Amino acid sequence: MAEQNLKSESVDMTYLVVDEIKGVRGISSNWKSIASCTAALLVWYCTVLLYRLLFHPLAHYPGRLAEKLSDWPLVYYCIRGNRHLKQLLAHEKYGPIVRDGPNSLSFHSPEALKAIYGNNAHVKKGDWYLTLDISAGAPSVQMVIDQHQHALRRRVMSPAFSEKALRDAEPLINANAIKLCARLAEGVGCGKGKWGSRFDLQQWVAYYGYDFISDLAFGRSFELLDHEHHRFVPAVLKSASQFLYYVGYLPFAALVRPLMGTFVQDYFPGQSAKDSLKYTNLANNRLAERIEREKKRREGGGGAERRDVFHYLLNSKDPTTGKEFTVEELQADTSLLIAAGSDGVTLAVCALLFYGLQRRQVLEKLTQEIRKAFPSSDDIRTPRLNYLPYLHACIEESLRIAPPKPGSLPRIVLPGGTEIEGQHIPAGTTVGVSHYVIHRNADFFPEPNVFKPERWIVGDGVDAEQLAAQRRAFCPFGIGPMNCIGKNMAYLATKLVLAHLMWQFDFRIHGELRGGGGKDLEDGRRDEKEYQLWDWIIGFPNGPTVQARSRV
Ligand code: HEM
Repeated sequence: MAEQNLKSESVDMTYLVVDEIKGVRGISSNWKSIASCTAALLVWYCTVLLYRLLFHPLAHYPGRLAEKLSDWPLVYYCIRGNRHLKQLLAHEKYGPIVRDGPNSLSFHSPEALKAIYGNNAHVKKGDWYLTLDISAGAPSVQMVIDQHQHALRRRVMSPAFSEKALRDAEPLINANAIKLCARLAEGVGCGKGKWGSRFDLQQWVAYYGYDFISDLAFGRSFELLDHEHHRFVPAVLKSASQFLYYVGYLPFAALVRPLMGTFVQDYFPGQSAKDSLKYTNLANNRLAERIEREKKRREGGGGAERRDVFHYLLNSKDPTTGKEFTVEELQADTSLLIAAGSDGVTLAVCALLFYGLQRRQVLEKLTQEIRKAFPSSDDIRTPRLNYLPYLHACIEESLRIAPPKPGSLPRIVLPGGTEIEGQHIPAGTTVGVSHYVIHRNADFFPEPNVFKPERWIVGDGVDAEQLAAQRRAFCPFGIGPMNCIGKNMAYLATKLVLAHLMWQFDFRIHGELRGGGGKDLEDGRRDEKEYQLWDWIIGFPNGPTVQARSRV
């Protein structure tokens, strides 16, 4: 019996050992499969890298090794906000044509600008634009990639930016500029003849930027100049911009795109993804309110017709096709207007003050011109405002040195390829000109890092030919059929607010100016006298911090 028990125990043991060996073999064969898959992937990836480096059609163009091999450096720059600096440093090192991605080339000349963005450019917008769909439902005009569809959409939009619309918008924008001055006088204590406390000019001008543009887009401003509780908006838009910038360049962006604007975005890493959704909801709610008000007005229950941008969008109709905006398109376009309109104007004003405060003669000349042109602040209006040459030159110089869209706007070469700067560029290549880089091309802008409004005025060392050459390299609003439709509105809003600020206040640096570079910062950010931008689709600055004194 004992012998039988012993036998059956030893049989069980044998099975156990066999099972264990099988298990181990199973595990080791799993490991083998993983190892062979990894090895195959590695071989594949090395082959891709080798191809990109040695055999790719762009292999002979110079550039940084990491950028030739992979798109990840671009994603990293977009996260850090230093893409414009990296592009500038690359052009300084490698010359006029730089390979800044495995399949991407960067240029910095007016010829390239025209070939890539001009009317007859043989390119289309890059897929990066598809991720800008923050309002989900319909693409905004900026996202429409097909050229014919884009032209159609723009035609329907254009009455909102016509001469007449601009005239109608002026009193609305003006009221916001006046409000900014009143709030500054109260808020930071710069009453008559008295220097107030130091304040962040960028923050206050941004309140104006968001208020005037939301006033035009929704018929009711975000009221940042009035209330504390709406002042989260600029930060939300900044982080949304940061998020949307890099997501569009992810090598797997096509997989992420369908999730944009859905609840899944809430689970994307980081606060910026959530903020992006928060902004979308805010803009959509304001739009719904505006549509409701317009409906009531049409039914006879509302007040007088308000001729803001939204009014024009709502009543626009394409003359040939009869196409009108759908609610979703309105949603997308008003969201775009807020994003496109507010921060650009803020940056133009703040960069001017940052440099002007360091070159007092610039600020004094500008102040004199404005105060002489308008005996009282009630007189500040067009057309007089459009005939102040120094004001215009200062704004041009500000847009040159700190372009609100500093990075490249990506374009993809169409089948058949195209010629850029005498080079045949194959179909499918991403091409672009960074506004920041071309605006610092010393061939067109001597002493490019110096803020010199005089370079925009013929005489004083600049002749008409030089000015014309310079103008060809100047593109803060983009060029061609997909350029900024709000350009004239932007000039108007910038001029109005500058005229009011300079008319009413004296400005000075008191303590640290803020906004410039620092010795401990990265390459390209070391100059303390240079206004720093963080490129997250729009260039975001930090400062300046100033003191003001009202003269009335
Ligand atoms: C200084 C201020 C501004 C600058 C430098 C600027 C610059 C630009 C640039 C470079 C583009 C082309 C973007 C691209 O292709 O990706 C653009 C597009 C656009 N901008 Fe502006 N912008 C400014 C202000 C405004 C304002 C105030 C508005 C509206 C009132 C506006 C509305 C638009 C719209 C709707 C588009 C899209 C146009 C299209 O795709 O056809 N912008 N802007």
